[in-house]
Amino acid sequence: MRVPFIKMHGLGNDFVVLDARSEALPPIGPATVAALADRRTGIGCDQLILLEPADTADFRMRIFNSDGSEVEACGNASRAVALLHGRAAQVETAGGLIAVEPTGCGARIDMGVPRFEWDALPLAYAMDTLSMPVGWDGLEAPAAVNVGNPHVVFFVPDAEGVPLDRLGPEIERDPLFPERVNVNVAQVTGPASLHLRVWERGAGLTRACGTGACATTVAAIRRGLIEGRAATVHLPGGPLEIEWSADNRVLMTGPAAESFRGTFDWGDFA
Ligand SMILES: N[C@H](CCC[C@H](N)C(=O)O)C(=O)O
Repeated sequence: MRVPFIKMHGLGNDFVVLDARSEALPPIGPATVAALADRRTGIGCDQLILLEPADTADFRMRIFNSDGSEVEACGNASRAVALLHGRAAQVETAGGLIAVEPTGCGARIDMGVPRFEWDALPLAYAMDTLSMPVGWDGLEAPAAVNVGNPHVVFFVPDAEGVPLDRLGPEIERDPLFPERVNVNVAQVTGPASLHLRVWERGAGLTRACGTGACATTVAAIRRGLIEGRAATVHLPGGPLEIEWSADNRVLMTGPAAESFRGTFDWGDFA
């Protein structure tokens, strides 16, 4: 069975998008996702995005990390899908309803209300999530924010100096995080600018993480590390504009692009 796909990215965080809104696809399992995502033998991507019809929104977006895990939110993919859809839409995700609006070269996304309660993150036990009494080999006292998906945020003097390829997987899989966690290392670089690197749950180091930029900006504002309620977050793949609005919603604006389209034989990967 030949299946069409669209390869897209947001600041280099890349996606294989399967659009099943008008024609259903066979069920997707973790093995199928991992095979498609494999950059050596598959099409290759950080996340696989599946669009489906929805009852209570314009459509549903399902998000699968390259390790096959299905997760609740993906900021960069939300912008890519907004561009693909071509007009404003309400999108149902496992992390809740988001609002997407294409702009000239990307999109503006309302990611919804951030959560800070330890059991909403979730954490394995009660803890202050503004400055957690934990540490891993020099990374200390992070903040934790759920923006549909779980993030832990470390503020450091030199983000590039952190061995995130070693500490990321260790923290991602720590028993403190029952659903694992996205690991953010951020450096304040100005009154409204942050430099961010992310070890993504289920995907590893990526060029950009939209939800990571959202979580990090909210954590920086909660900590009083930046002025006002908006920041430019500089990721390896480029900048995102994040605002935590006065009515408690996290808004993300940034680029997205289509790379190419193609088809693959479902039987090769199922
Ligand atoms: N790895 C994330 C999903 C993708 C998030 C990232 N690609 C983004 O743009 O938000 C998670 O497991 O929650």
